[in-house]
Amino acid sequence: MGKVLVIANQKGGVAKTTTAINLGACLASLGKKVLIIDVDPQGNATSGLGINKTSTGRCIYDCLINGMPMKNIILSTQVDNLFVAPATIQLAGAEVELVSAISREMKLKKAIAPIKDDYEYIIIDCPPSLGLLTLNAMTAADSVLIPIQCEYYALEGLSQLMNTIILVKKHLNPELKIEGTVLTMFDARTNLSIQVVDEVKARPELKMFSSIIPRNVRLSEAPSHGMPIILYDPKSKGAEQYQELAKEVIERE
Ligand SMILES: Nc1ncnc2c1ncn2[C@@H]1O[C@H](COP(=O)(O)OP(=O)(O)OP(=O)(O)O)[C@@H](O)[C@H]1O
Repeated sequence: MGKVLVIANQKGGVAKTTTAINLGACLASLGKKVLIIDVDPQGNATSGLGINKTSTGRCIYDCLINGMPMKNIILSTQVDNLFVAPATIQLAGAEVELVSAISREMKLKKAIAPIKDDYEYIIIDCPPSLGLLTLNAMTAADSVLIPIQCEYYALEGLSQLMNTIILVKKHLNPELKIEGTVLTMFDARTNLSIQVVDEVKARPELKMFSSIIPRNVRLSEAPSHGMPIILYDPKSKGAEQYQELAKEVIERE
């Protein structure tokens, strides 16, 4: 059975997309068959995997709004075993169009069902909001992986995220679990980073991963080359830690 992981945090710029791309690529490099579903209208997971989001044509919008089978939009990537269901700017309309749809929170779950067992991991990259696209992702998922950036107010908004997870469990997806929390953009030279690690560690319900992603310029350069870090700079600290994270995710099964 494929496992569906949603990368969610309504805070912007905490490394959701960076984590989706690089965790996905590292799982694929460990021999797992992985699909990344881009549910963020910004389409950064799509372009970060080397796909031109202005010319790709079909995208996840067609599955959510027009009922197109997911298999019709899936593309291969430069990494063996790693596939992507792309997003284009067209997806921005879905948030509004879904409002009046029947079973509007269930669209993604229905789209994933026929292909769920074709992959060992399905990773969903969410937009920075708790709107209908994120609700669809949480409804379709087995568990939530939360990236937290090591910065001021890192945990601000977390209670809103946890409340949303509780509501989704109650009304839409009773089996939803917290997969874990990954700390990102860690800078060992600052007390602030160390403080954020301690705060997250002190909350066992967040299930902090022991792999911590360092602030690493190579990670921020890789998407403009359309590559995950294991292709762009496999020896970088960022690549090392995302590989460790992938191993931890597999071990937590
Ligand atoms: N470990 C890191 N070191 C350095 N830069 C990073 C790291 N992780 C992410 N970044 C950079 O930080 C920015 C935000 O990351 P990313 O786009 O992954 O966040 P996001 O949570 O998906 O954003 P959004 O909320 O807009 O969807 C990007 O420019 C990315 O390249």
